[in-house]
Amino acid sequence: MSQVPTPHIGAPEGAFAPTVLMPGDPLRAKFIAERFLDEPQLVTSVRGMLGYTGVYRGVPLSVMGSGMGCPSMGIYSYELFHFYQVENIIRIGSAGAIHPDLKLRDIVAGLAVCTDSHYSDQFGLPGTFAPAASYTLLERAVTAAREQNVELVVGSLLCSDKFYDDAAGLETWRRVGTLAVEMESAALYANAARAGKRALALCTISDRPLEGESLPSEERERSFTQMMRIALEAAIKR
Ligand SMILES: O=P(O)(O)O[C@H]1O[C@H](CO)[C@@H](O)[C@H]1O
Ligand SMILES: O=c1cc[nH]c(=O)[nH]1
Repeated sequence: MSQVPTPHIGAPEGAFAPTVLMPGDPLRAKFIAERFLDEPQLVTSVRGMLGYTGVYRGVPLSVMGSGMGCPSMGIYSYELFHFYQVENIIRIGSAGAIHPDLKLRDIVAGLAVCTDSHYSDQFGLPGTFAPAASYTLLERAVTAAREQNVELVVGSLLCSDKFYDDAAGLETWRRVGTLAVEMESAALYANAARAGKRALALCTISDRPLEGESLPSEERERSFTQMMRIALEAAIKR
């Protein structure tokens, strides 16, 4: 059992709210904290992985970067769930579209996750672990999106260990209806399941790798803001 502060999160006991929003990018965490939270306090910056706690519509809420990939998400979400009493983590990431109907800036929710990651091998299960979202958080996000008149596409994500991939096989994943590729949801869902906690991955489509399209950086903020608002409202629903 690790003590707080943990090796990777330099924050004291009680530094995090029960719900944490987690973008991959720590600077996106800073943006959300400064733009949406009242009285945001920087609670950790170990390795530059910024984490903040503040208040959203009267409810304590935290936001912290996860870094890129399952190993990084695995470390931070484990420490948050097990040592900082965090109950809910909502990832707010970017993703590459696999499904042909998805457009740049669309927002997807990962009901289930297909993966090439071996993160959940550690459980030693006599079969295949199926990473899945918390239905409670998913329902709250779907409701929040509906209230905001924003379409939220719900389905399966591909969580890959590779951004640059010699044999990505995205066309093959397209055949089985996979929505989009990102890199952290499998570890997040596995850690939540093992800890008996809740997790959800929301992603904004930033690329269409099969079509060679990519969202210009100056346009990313607006569509990411839409996803942030869905996550923020979902986080405070009861
Ligand atoms: O925008 P974030 O949340 O980092 O998510 C996606 O972007 C990174 C790759 O560019 C990976 O972390 C991937 O999952
Ligand atoms: O993992 C990712 C994230 C964004 N865009 C991609 O193509 N892949």
